[in-house]
Amino acid sequence: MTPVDNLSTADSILIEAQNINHRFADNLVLQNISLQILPKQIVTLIGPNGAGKSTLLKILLGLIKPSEGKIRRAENLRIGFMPQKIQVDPTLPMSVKRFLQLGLNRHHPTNHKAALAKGRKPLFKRLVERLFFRARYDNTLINKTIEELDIGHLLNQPIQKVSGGEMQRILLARALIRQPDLLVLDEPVQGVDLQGQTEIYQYINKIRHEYGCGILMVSHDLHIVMSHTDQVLCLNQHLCCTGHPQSVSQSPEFQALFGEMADEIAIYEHHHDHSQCQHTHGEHHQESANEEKLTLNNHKEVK
Ligand SMILES: Nc1ncnc2c1ncn2[C@@H]1O[C@H](COP(=O)(O)OP(=O)(O)OP(=O)(O)O)[C@@H](O)[C@H]1O
Repeated sequence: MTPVDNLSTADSILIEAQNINHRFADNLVLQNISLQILPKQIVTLIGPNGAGKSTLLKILLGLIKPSEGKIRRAENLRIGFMPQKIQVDPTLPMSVKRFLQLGLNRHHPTNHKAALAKGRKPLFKRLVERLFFRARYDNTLINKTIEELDIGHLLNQPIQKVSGGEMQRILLARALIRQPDLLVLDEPVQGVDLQGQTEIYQYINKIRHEYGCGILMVSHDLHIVMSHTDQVLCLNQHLCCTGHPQSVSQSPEFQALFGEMADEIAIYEHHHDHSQCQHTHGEHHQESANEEKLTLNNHKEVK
């Protein structure tokens, strides 16, 4: 069995993990993890230090092969990844603009392995695709992203000289201009001041509708994130509780993990029995995804 499979487009699932276990030597760091991410859904991964969050992201991104279990992805799924931080050689001459452009061609859909695997296409079809895909990376979208994230004035600066908060916005822009189907954000507001954090989370919430992508993010800023999240996955090697923020924030597992912080987060009014909410693996509150049917294909054809 191969660990990575393609999902059929009829599934409407961007990515799916099935029964993932992962060990580093004898250390079992992930145990029986199953999850799904749908278009326009925001899924937030929380958990204490060492819970396995980064490892799970790397497995979903295809950077680590899980010891056991299976990852399934939508065909030709494009993932935009915003890492926690990046190290750029201080002696390397590189402007912010150049940094944003790096690797754009590598992400070009015509270079995708799956596309290549289909074999050579007739010249006419290749020409049409070229025109189409060139248009997809048109400057309008790139300029819009740059403007919305307020990084236009930084474009000619050396990337090494920008502040922590500016770097977060640049990394988010870099992930977005690839027009991802799935955006993966590893602690997106690290080093950003409080006002900036709220703005970035509001922007992330907007992104899912404008870009039509699903979003998976690791975050410790639970009180801000919760209001924009469809589903919370609370990880501590295994998924100790999952579900809508309302349920998770008051579940005993969550309270045990986050202690006093959990009370601050439990900002939601709700009136149902929590014994029903525990260990709800695979439970998905996907109002937005259900309300607005997958527009990904339309989205791809614009521009
Ligand atoms: N390459 C590796 N080799 C061996 N052990 C590793 C490796 N990467 C991570 N680990 C271990 O796996 C466990 C999970 O680490 P991981 O970085 O996934 O946790 P995390 O939830 O992202 O933590 P944090 O919140 O501190 O970033 C930790 O015990 C860590 O020491």
